[in-house]
Amino acid sequence: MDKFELRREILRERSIMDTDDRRESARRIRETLLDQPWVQMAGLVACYWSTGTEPATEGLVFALWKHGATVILPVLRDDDDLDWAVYDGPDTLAPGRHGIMEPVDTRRGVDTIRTAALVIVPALAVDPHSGVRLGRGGGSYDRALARVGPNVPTVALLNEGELRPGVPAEPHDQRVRYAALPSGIRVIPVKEST
Ligand SMILES: Nc1nc2c(c(=O)[nH]1)N(C=O)[C@@H](CNc1ccc(C(=O)N[C@@H](CCC(=O)O)C(=O)O)cc1)CN2
Ligand SMILES: Nc1ncnc2c1ncn2[C@@H]1O[C@H](COP(=O)(O)OP(=O)(O)OP(=O)(O)O)[C@@H](O)[C@H]1O
Repeated sequence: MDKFELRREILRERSIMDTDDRRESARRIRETLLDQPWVQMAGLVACYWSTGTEPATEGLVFALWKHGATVILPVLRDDDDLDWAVYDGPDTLAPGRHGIMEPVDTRRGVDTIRTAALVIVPALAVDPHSGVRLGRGGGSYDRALARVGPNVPTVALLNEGELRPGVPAEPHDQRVRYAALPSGIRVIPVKEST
């Protein structure tokens, strides 16, 4: 299955998920993450504001912020690269491209993600063996994750069943080190560069 087909399949599966199941899945993903000491200890967290049928991140962003972390959220640039701005509460967001809510705060630049202690990313699927992530197809996170150091935890948020072998990989694809699922955290085995 190529990237295009897999994207379409997962978007379809997400679209037919029952509202209660979707809410429960997002709640368990959030609890899973917030239970991790390395999440609780991160002072600067790069996260994202969920859209459409993605597992909801509003509660996660709010909890991290309440807990005292500085949370930065992506601002999608015209070239599909990601700028970053600080989340400062629910009233400080406004819709950007694709209708995704973005902080109205000053843009801090594409390199701001380099300073994050934890990077939480959206994905449609992740390969459990390689950590290769399937995104929306803009290559935004391929560029953003390339700026993140090898020791910084990178986590994709997935519904059950979206961690699946056979995600097509291209040379530019960046990997994640963890997947957060409703059933718990999965660690992706570390691989030397291929
Ligand atoms: N929540 C979230 N924020 C994100 C991403 C993401 O995947 N999820 N991105 C990851 O790179 C970047 C935005 N890239 C995107 C690229 C395409 C579409 C898109 O095709 N949207 C559909 C329908 C929206 C929906 O899901 O309902 C569209 O516009 O038709 C969305 C985001 C940065 N911010
Ligand atoms: N460093 C880069 N600079 C410019 N374009 C890039 C870069 N990395 C990837 N791309 C381009 O982005 C396009 C989409 O890549 P891909 O399908 O892997 O996106 P994705 O990871 O699924 O999407 P996203 O990260 O936005 O969720 C490709 O055509 C690729 O050429």
